[in-house]
Amino acid sequence: MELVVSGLNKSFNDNHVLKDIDLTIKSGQIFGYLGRNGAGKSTSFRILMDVFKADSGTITLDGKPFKPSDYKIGYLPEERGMYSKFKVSDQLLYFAQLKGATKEDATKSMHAWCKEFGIEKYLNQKLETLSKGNQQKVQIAQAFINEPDILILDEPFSGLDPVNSKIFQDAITNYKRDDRIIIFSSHQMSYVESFCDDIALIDNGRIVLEGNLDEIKKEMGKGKLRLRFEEPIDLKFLEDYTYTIEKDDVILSLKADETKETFIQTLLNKGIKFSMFMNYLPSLQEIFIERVGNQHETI
Ligand SMILES: Nc1ncnc2c1ncn2[C@@H]1O[C@H](COP(=O)(O)OP(=O)(O)OP(=O)(O)O)[C@@H](O)[C@H]1O
Repeated sequence: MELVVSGLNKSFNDNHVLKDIDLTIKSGQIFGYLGRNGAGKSTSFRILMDVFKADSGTITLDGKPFKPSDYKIGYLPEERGMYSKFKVSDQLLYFAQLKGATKEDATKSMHAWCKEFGIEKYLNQKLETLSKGNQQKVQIAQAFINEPDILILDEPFSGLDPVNSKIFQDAITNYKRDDRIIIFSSHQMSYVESFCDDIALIDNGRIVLEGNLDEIKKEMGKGKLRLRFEEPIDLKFLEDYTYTIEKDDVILSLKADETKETFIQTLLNKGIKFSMFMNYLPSLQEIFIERVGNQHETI
């Protein structure tokens, strides 16, 4: 499957929130939709889910206009949307049946996902009596229930501790299949980095970067090396280079006419001893900061 968003625009009064958004989201992959607070991620999802109408643009699935009601969709909205006063099992069964499951299938699926997320023991409790993290896991189970073909998760990691985040990352990874589309938004780069295939970075309503994460990293690391010297060393010999220091490593940009082999040869000729050198690959956090702003506001 291929979900294609073209030229999407959305304004709230004079606030132009989405500006000519183009995205291609393929099945069989995990697609990370990343951006700072207020960048436009949830608004994009709400348009996908038909909660809001776009002012212009199209959304197609395999070339045909996309109508969410035609597909089995699991959606974890940012505002969550389950009822705190109702019993967990009643709500999960209700959501599963809304997505077209029979009561029997809904019950099976509910038990399977609640077991996966370790929340089976809360099925008979009201949602409001659970801890915040467990409430979050119930909300996540709601999205997975009835095994949707398209899974859309808005900030799924918020409120989860590292152990539960890992359980959930594994669940997303295991859910990946050629006939399923998985999209999630986040501004928590460390969670995204480990299991995302394609990403899009939205900044102030515009897509500023899109593609395969590994390829983006290779491209952005081109012409850069990570070096570690055997012992503390005066870096004066690098004065003609642009470099930064990261803990014990030097991240250095090669000159235009230089290859890593010629650079290393130059070091060897000078008798400089180093314990490690490798092609530099930026972290997603670094890519994010370079493209859309400063660290403090993204974590
Ligand atoms: N219903 C609405 N009415 C008016 N403005 C809205 C509405 N929903 C969103 N906005 C505005 O749209 C912009 C984008 O918001 P959105 O929630 O899409 O961002 P986001 O990337 O999901 O942010 P966050 O990471 O903080 O959840 C913001 O300026 C927000 O105030």
